[in-house]
Amino acid sequence: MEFDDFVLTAATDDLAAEPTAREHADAVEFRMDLAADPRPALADYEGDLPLIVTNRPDWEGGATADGDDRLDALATACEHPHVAAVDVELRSLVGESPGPAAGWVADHAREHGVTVIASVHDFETTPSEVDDLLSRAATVGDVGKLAVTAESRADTLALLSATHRATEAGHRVATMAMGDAGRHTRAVTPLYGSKIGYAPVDPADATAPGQYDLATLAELVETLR
Ligand SMILES: O=C1C[C@@](O)(C(=O)O)C[C@@H](O)[C@@H]1O
Repeated sequence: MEFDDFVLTAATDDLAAEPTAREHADAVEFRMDLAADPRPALADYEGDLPLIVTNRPDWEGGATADGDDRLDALATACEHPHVAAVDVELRSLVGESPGPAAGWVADHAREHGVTVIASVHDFETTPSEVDDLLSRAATVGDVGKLAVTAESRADTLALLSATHRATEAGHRVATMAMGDAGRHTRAVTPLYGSKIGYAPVDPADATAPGQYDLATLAELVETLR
């Protein structure tokens, strides 16, 4: 999966949601860290939509402990024929995380033709170094993803500007601001170059603060396009 065009992604911990997601989504993000039993669920997956696999550690806002098991599960997932992309935290990829380094997961993914999304999340603020974070993520990954928390219009503008600058510089990026103040960026960042948007099929199953449900985000993005 190249992410040359915007990919609307249904984020879920339950692959049984895929048939419902098909109406609007281009891909499904399988949040392995939130799923009860992710390995058999993935092994049985036979849906139409390509998968992005994510196994987010607790130190980056996810639900799993970091360790070799987390990375092994992610690497093994990359061997599944429907898996088109893998999300790995930038800090793991560059060996700056509290857990084991994950560069080998990216190598393994690419050997299987799987795109690497290097991700950065800030659940509290919009850091001042958004440009630097985004270009580092987009250099280490095939796609660089930055999810920040916006508290003001200034924060959302900083994210939009960084998205625009990174895209103009030739980087492939995905950006969004979490939380209420940043919500509208989910519909707007695609206009500035963001290549992935995440939304739950059912708003009750949101995987991050401030997400629109899938049908709403699909309509907003389509309307603004
Ligand atoms: O990194 C992201 C972006 C996200 O945090 C969001 O804000 O929509 C949702 C996550 O499921 C996904 O892995």
